Amino acid sequence: MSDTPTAPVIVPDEPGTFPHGVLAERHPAIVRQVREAFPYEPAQHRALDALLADCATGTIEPLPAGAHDRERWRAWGMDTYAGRSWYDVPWLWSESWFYRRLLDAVGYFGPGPWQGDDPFRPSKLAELGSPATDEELAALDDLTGRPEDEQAAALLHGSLWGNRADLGFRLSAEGAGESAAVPALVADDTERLWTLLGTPAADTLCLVADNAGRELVPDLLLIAHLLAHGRIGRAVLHVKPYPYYVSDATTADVVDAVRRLTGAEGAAAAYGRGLWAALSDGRLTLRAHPFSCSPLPYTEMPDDLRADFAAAAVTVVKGDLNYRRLVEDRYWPPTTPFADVTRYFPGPVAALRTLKSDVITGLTAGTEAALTAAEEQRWRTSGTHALIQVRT
Ligand SMILES: O=P(O)(O)OC[C@@]1(O)O[C@H](CO)[C@@H](O)[C@@H]1O
Repeated sequence: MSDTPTAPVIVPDEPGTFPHGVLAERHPAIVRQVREAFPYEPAQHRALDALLADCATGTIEPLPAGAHDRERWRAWGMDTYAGRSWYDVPWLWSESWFYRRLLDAVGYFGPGPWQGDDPFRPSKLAELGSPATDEELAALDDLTGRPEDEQAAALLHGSLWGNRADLGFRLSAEGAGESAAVPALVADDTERLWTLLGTPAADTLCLVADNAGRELVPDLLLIAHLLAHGRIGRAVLHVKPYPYYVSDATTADVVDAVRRLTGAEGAAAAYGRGLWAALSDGRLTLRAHPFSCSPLPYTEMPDDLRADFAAAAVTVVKGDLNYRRLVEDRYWPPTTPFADVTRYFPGPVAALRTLKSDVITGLTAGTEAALTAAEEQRWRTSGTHALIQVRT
C-alpha cells in the first residue's frame, strides 16, 4: 500500500465491540426484518433458521459445488476461511458472507420462482415513497434559482449527508444524536474536489454508489447537475450486482430512483428527465461489477475495475462500507494520512462518508482530540459526523 506502517485488520471477535455487535445483533435483526417483509415458503424459513443459527455459532462452510459463484468466492478467500468461526475472520469478509448466505436462503440466486427477488426491496421502496423524500425533492424548487456554485455545494452536501440514510444502520442506531461540541465535518477537502470537478469539463466522474433511496437520489441529483452544467462530460455510476448491506443500490434501485424523479413535481422532474436522457445517450452509464459485492478491500481490485477508475478525472467513493474497502478495514491511528492509505488507487479519489464504523484516517491530532474529549469513541460509529477527503 505504501511505506505507511500497517494496522490490525478489524476482526469481529471481541464481545462489546461494534463489529461483534453487527454480527451478533444486527444480522439477526436483518433476518427478522426480511422474514416479516415477505410471505416466504417453508423451505425459505428453514434456510433462514439455519442462517440464524450460523449467525450465533456457525463456521464458514464452503459454497456447494453447483453454486454459480463458487470459483469467485474461492478466489476471494473462501477456502482459507472454511471451517473458521464467522467471528474469527476479517469483519468485512464475514459481513459479505452473511449477505451472500441470506440471498441464498431466500432463493435469490435460483433457480426457482424467487430468483432475483430483492429481499430488501420493500424497505427501499418505502423510503423512496416517504414524505421525507417528498420534502427533499420539493426543496429543489428553491435551489434552482440560486447561483450554480451554490447549487453544486448544496447538492454535494445532500449526497454526503444522504449517507446517513442507511437502512441497516437504522436497525441499530436509534437515538444517535447530534453533538454541538465538535464540527459535523471532521475533514473537509471540498475545495480540492471542486478543482477536480471544475470547468472546463473534467470528462469522466466515477461515482461508487452506496445506499439506494434517500442516498441514491441526491447522488443522482449531483450527477445530473454536474452533467447539465458542463462540470463533467460523462459519469459512470457503480452499483451492486445484487442486494447487499440491506440498502445498497442496484440497477433496479437506480431505475426506481430515476422514475421517482421523473414522476415528481417541479424541478425534481427536470432532474429526472436529465438523468433519463443521460442514460439514454451514454453520458451516464451503470456498472455492476462483481467485485463491488466482494469481501475484499479495493487494494485487491481486479484489472478491469482498476482501468475504469484510472480513466476517471476523479472517483467519488460513497459511504461507510466503501470507505472501509478504500482504506482497508483496519484500526488505523486516526491521524494516518488519507493520501498514504489510498496511494495504491489508480487515479484521484474522493471519499464522501458519514462515520458509522471504527475505521478512520486523515484526521488532524486536534480534531481527534476534540472528538474524543466530547464523545469518547462514539464519534466513530454514531453517524453524526461526516468527512470529505480527497487524494489527487
Ligand atoms: O456503507 P454505509 O451504508 O454507509 O454503512 C454501512 C454500515 O451501516 O454497515 C456496516 C456495518 O454493517 C458499517 O460499516 C456501516 O455502519
